[in-house]
Amino acid sequence: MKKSPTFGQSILELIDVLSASNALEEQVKRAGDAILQSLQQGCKLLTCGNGGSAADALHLAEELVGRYKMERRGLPAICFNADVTAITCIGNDYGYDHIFERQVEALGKPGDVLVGFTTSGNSPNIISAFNRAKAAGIITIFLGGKDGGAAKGLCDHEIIIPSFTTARIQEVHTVILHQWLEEIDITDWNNIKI
Ligand SMILES: O=C(CO)[C@@H](O)[C@H](O)[C@H](O)[C@H](O)COP(=O)(O)O
Ligand SMILES: [Zn+2]
Repeated sequence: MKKSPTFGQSILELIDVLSASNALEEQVKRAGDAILQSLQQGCKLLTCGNGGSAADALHLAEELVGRYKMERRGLPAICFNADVTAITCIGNDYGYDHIFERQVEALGKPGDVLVGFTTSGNSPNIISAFNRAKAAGIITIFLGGKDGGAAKGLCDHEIIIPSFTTARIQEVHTVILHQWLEEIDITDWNNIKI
């Protein structure tokens, strides 16, 4: 009979993945700086993901438009998996692989940043969004895991969590997006004209 991991085993696995992810500090910082710089220039953040990663993509965008910890102005971010009407139209008329790419085309501007969350690196709708963004002068950040999949080497920034467990990868992605918010929060947005 198959046995699921205990809570304690999952916690220990997460601790191991978190410790190994410490080696990604430089990549995390560089990607966070790219987001901060883009926002300071009056550009916006775009995010997308599937399944649990759709929730992560929503989480990151929400904390810019809404808030993280500190009082500051709302910042521009759009999560492409939030708009059910766009997703169902594009999915129905062009196919699921295009649901994010089309929104990049419609809403993205040069200088914006696209963060694509895909634990496998193999979701075709994220790959096509990255390709469209690159062609449009949008900075691309790949938040991935496992062996990086098809997205490996495609983006301006890539952060590949050293784990083959989807859930653990997603959990570390949450730590990273909160880390990015730390820098964004302490920026003095009142003196930046956006
Ligand atoms: O949340 C989970 C697993 O933790 C699932 O919903 C998972 O996100 C889905 O299977 C996704 O379709 C996986 O896509 P991806 O991370 O490989 O791009
Ligand atoms: Zn999940």
